Amino acid sequence: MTDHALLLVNLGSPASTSVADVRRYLNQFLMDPYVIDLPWPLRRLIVSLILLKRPAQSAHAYASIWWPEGSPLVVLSQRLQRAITPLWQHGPVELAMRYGPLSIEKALLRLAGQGIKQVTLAPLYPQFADSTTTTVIEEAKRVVREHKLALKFATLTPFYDQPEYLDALVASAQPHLQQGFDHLLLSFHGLPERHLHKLDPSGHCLKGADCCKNASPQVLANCYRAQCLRSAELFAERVGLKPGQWSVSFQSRLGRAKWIEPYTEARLDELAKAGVKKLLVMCPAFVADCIETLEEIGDRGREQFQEAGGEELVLVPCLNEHPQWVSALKTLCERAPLAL
Ligand SMILES: C=CC1=C(C)c2cc3[nH]c(cc4nc(cc5[nH]c(cc1n2)c(C)c5CCC(=O)O)C(CCC(=O)O)=C4C)c(C)c3C=C
Ligand SMILES: [Fe+2]
Ligand SMILES: [Fe+2]
Repeated sequence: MTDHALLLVNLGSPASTSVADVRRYLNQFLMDPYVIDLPWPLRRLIVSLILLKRPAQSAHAYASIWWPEGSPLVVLSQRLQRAITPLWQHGPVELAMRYGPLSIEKALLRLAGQGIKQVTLAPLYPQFADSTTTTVIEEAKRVVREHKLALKFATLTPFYDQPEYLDALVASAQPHLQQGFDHLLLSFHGLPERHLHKLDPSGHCLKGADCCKNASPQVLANCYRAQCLRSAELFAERVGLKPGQWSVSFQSRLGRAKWIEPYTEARLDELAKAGVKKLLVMCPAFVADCIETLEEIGDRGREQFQEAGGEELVLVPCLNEHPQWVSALKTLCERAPLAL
């Protein structure tokens, strides 16, 4: 059978590092109601305020990590697509981005035009959040509805606790773990606390220091923070780390709302002040290196850690195109349930 395509979807980047392209990208991204989940007039106002200064700052940050071939996130995702293509024997493998060029719409129309009957949609996010997984699924639904596409779908579910993902993470981190370190910080992308409360009708989330550790299966299914902690614990268990050798934090806070804690910025200071000299940082919410890992942690985070008294910050690369990740992703996608 060769009429069953795989569609990999990641977040996306601006078309270039120009301030105008970064503004266009940020506007599309932040106006997504799953990202800034406020009523349209308030969202429009807040995004317009963010767009006064942020495009120039972000353009500068993007320029510092941009590769000759383009955005690291996009280039690494294209390499992943190339590596998985020979393993996916059911049909073509396409790549789309939720924001910026390479839209989900163009990819699905291309596949439908080639006579594809079934698509496995793979949002490339290990942990579930409305601002990542849900928005990809909703965008695919919109395209199918508006273009009346006759496609059957399977959808990759969040794989934060799947052995294939965790084993690939261990294999990719092992060379760095073997070099020795004082502490391992697992820094996940943050989320406004509001996003967790919205998906938690039981009122369990953020009610105490251990709420995510004691989450019931129903809460865990929707709680991004609990899924991050679970990924981190399972990873630490696999590599035999003892409590105190590792911790979790959340990065990339934007705006004034309260985001989930502890914040990575605060942890970098605390760890340096506690005498950690060599710090390893992994970012397991991202499967490909991007501005959030390369610039926020690899440049600004390193500088901050050293200014606070630390000596060395080693940024462990994301899974990128690691062969074990490529084959893990193929297995996870083949197991994806029929659903959109
Ligand atoms: C309200 C704002 C944001 C939410 C919520 C959010 C959630 C979220 N994002 C990722 C993954 C990525 N985010 C990236 C960049 C990025 N994220 C935000 C804001 C929110 N993210 C902004 C404004 C930006 C752009 C960069 C900047 O100006 O700081 C990226 C990298 C993109 C790249 O081109 O390299 C990724 C990947 C997750 C996983 C997540 C929720 C859990
Ligand atoms: Fe983000
Ligand atoms: Fe929780």
